[in-house]
Amino acid sequence: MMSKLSFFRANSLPFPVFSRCSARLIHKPNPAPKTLILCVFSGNLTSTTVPYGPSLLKGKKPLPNDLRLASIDSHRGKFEESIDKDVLLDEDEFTRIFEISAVRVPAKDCFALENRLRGHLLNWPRIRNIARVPGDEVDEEMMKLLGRETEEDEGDSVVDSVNRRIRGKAEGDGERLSSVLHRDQLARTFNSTGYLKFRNLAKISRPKRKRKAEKVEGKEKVKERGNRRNEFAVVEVVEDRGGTEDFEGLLGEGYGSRGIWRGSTRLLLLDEKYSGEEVQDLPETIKALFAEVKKTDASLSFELVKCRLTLFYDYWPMNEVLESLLPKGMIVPSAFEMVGHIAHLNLRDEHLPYKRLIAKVVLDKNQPKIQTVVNKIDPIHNDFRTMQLEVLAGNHSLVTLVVENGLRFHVDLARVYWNSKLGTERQRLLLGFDHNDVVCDVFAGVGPIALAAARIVKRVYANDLNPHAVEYMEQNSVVNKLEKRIEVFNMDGRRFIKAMFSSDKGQKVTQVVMNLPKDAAESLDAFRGVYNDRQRDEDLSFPTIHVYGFSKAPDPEFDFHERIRIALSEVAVDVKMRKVRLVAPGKWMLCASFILPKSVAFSRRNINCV
Ligand SMILES: C[S@@+](CC[C@H](N)C(=O)[O-])C[C@H]1O[C@@H](n2cnc3c(N)ncnc32)[C@H](O)[C@@H]1O
Repeated sequence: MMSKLSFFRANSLPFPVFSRCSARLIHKPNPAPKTLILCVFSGNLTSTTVPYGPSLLKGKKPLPNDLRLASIDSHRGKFEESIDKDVLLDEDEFTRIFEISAVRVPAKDCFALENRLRGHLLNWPRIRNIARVPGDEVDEEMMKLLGRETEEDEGDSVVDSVNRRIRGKAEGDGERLSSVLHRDQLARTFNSTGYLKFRNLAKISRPKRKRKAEKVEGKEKVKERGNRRNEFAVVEVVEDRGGTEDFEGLLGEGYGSRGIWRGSTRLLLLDEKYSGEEVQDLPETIKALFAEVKKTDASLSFELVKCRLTLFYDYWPMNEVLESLLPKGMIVPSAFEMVGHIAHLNLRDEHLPYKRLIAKVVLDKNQPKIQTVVNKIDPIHNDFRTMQLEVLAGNHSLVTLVVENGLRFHVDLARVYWNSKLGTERQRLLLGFDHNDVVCDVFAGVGPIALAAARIVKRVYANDLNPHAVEYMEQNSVVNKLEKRIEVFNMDGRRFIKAMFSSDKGQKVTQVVMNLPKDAAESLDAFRGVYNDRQRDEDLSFPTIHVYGFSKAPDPEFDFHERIRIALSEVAVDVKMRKVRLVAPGKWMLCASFILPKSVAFSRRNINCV
């Protein structure tokens, strides 16, 4: 389960950093910043080529006192603190506003018109080109309540019915009520259910929710209450031709310029290139639409409107946010490995001053799948092949659950080895096993090969030197209901081989897996003389051995073959060699498979296991 994310190679924004204490503007990364507040300035980007589609480089940043944005409930996170509270990411710095045009159409026609205007509509990732107009919807139930009985009643007759119910009059029935009387009448006409249908009316009738405001470093932090809504974009109409005076605030935008409610409408967002255009400047298809509806009663619901599309931090992809945050010219971290809920970064030295910030963005952009972000501190050196990890963001638990090939593995990355990148190789290996096999996994870890084999073969003997790995392997065998097919051992690999083949168990073993690429080839000497105590004419097993290894040699296959021959003290070994993957530049992981030669098993050049 590996996620590889590819990004643009270098970012294009400068990186001003404010030290919290001094509030000085520094253009180079502070070597040991205690606290960083990171800001992105899109203003100084004039020389950059502006791409088509949404971009942080393109949209306008909202003004600091933009009241309109303040009223958008769902985006109030000003500063979110990372794990050690020493890096602050200002999400508002990533809010961008785009001016676009839209065709307002009756809700019932929007899908047909979406098809018709295809090619002229906004085509931005994750942005629907049909937007709802807040507050102008009346659902089916309400329609019934308002007396809509049949399909024929649709359209203007419904509008008339609503108007009659609201004010006792509809178009052409006589004078209209003043806005104050109208509102008063509304309040009396609708019961509490009715208020729900007219959200704006319900809003003014309800006391405002209080928001807790906190001061953080001179800026006001607005604490979010309850669950943050999962919105990353908001569309608002900024110019509604004809003006709707005070009715609009009361009844929502659906309450049209002629003072009558024009029914549910939707906005069909037009391609960014039509922003600010008049109807006569639009393509023929759109002009034809306006010309057609002009002659009909539905013309009231059709209009060209200017809209403001606001995209928030949550909208922008991880690479774009990181490109904006990291200094100009710095390579953006291009991949991470996922192990259960943990994202495992491999940061370069140049990234280290920004490690928490990078981790915070990785976490934000991959939640809820990712709950913890870690970085490998040192290359793997120890015997148990465990990694030195530093938790950079999210929760500190390194115990996670990985699902591989339908099996569930509990692993503690701090104590045991796990590598999701080997999943495909494990699959390939298992393809060579069948129900007659008995498998011996010498370096089994938490059991990804051993347990997967246990589903296929007769019996599995699995061993690891790491007591934690053995504990997890036992637990995993129970979790996967395979405990009856597997026997677990905790000893040194060489000893295990000797012990197995000197016992009756070893006589049935048909496959041996040795996946410890650093040392496995050298451990093959354990097979020398394993049958010295046996008679040559006995019914003995000569299993197929699959041994893994690394090689940096110019001819890696030859090099690995040589190491195997030396360990076995046998020249004539018929080995099938495979390159598994390139683990580092010039360093291959290989798998060699061969049948244990009789000459090796009966060799007099035995070794003494400690
Ligand atoms: C590369 S991991 C492979 C684990 C497992 N096969 C997998 O694919 O996840 C190697 C394992 O060998 C174990 N190991 C290291 N030295 C060992 C030894 N001398 N005897 C037995 N196991 C050993 C480590 O604890 C580790 O779990």
